Amino acid sequence: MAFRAPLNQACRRATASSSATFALSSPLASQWRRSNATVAPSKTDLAHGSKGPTAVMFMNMGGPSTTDEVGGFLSRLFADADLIPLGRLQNYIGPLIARRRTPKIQKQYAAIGGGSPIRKWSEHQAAEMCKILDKTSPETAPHKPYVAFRYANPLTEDTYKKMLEDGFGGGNGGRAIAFTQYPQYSCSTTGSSLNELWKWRNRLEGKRATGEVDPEGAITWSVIDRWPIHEGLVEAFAQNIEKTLATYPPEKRDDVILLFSAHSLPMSVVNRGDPYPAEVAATVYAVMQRLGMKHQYRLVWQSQVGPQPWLGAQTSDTVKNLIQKGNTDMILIPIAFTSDHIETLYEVDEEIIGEDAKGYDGVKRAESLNGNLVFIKALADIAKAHLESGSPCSPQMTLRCPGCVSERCLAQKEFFAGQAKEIQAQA
Ligand SMILES: C=CC1=C(C)c2cc3[nH]c(cc4nc(cc5[nH]c(cc1n2)c(C)c5CCC(=O)O)C(CCC(=O)O)=C4C)c(C)c3C=C
Ligand code: FES
Ligand SMILES: [Fe+2]
Repeated sequence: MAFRAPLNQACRRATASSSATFALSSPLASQWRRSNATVAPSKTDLAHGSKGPTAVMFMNMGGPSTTDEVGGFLSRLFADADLIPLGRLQNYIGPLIARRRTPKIQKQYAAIGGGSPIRKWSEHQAAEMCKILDKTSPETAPHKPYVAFRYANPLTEDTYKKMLEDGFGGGNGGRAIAFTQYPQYSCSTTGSSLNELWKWRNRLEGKRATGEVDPEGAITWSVIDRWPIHEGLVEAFAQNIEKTLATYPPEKRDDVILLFSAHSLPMSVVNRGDPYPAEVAATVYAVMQRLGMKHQYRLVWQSQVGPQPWLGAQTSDTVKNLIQKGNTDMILIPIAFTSDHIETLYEVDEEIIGEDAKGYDGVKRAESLNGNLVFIKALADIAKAHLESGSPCSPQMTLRCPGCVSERCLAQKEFFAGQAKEIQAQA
């Protein structure tokens, strides 16, 4: 039940035909061009590739842009059974916990300037990536950027509706990529965003919503589900670390300890077989290799919430422990998120560096990727390779966790893997 070989084979078959090129004569593509002569997003400003336009949806959890949005953000987060399973009482307990936590979390967002910068960075990264992709993949141009957040505006539902308004799907066909902005896959993060996307796809474009158009006129989706060791990602992290290393006096530089810090997972999720810890470790190892393995390093985990056991060692304990032992030069590197957020700006900068390591100037943080051009080029490179692969997702995505009992996961994976047929029909 937990593993579905046919799903995995669907992804493998599609990956195997990765050299297939999209033909001008694709029935869906020509249907798209006919029926969208006036509504396709960037027809007027860009030369149309034979397989364009392509929507690229950046998926992430999002964060409240203002302190007033904290309540809504937390209530959606605690209502998400893929992130925090609370059983049959989810709809009662979730809002209660969210309400109780709101004032504390509002204070944290107030302390970092009044809101999360994740929307600003995601919109910037998506727009800049699409500009690069228009040049490097002209046949799938124009590429139209979208951002879909799981718990904050712009929500997946609203972004999907915007895509329909822009002329993708809704009877017109069209091609879209769901591009996770979590480099490492967790069922609690990317998995949850995909379950949400699949839910809204069914509500807005499923047979029940549209009668006869499913699947012919619906959007053809594919998924970029993980990219933990992409060399551009690794290079961007490595350059930021090197920049911070350069701020230490030369005689101390080689002894600086590198502490890679990632958001932790409850042990119940780790023991279910979630791929995230292994993929985060893969990123860390690749960055260390790029840096020539010249420094001592550890992967540590932060942001535990609630009383149950979480994966350790905890970042704050590790920093305190190292200082106690006399190691006062270290760089904290946020390794599982691509822009600044409350965990970097508040938890690391304010709580760990500002309080736990107060007075120790050798404890520093590497910059987050944010608007880093090496990183944005890497995103474009990942998207181009994905489009060329003709694959609906990575082979890994269709292998469920050994402990997964979620029907949502199963149905979502079947849906996305099943898009292989549509992608190949357009090839
Ligand atoms: C890769 C990143 C993340 C993973 C994995 C992750 C798993 C995870 N998170 C919770 C519970 C909470 N997370 C909260 C905030 C939050 N989580 C991440 C990232 C990951 N979470 C970020 C970047 C943020 C902050 C967003 C921002 O705007 O900056 C919160 C809310 C804050 C709080 O109440 O403390 C909760 C709760 C679980 C249970 C989990 C794995 C199952
Ligand atoms: S929880 Fe991992 S596949 Fe369902
Ligand atoms: Fe989290």
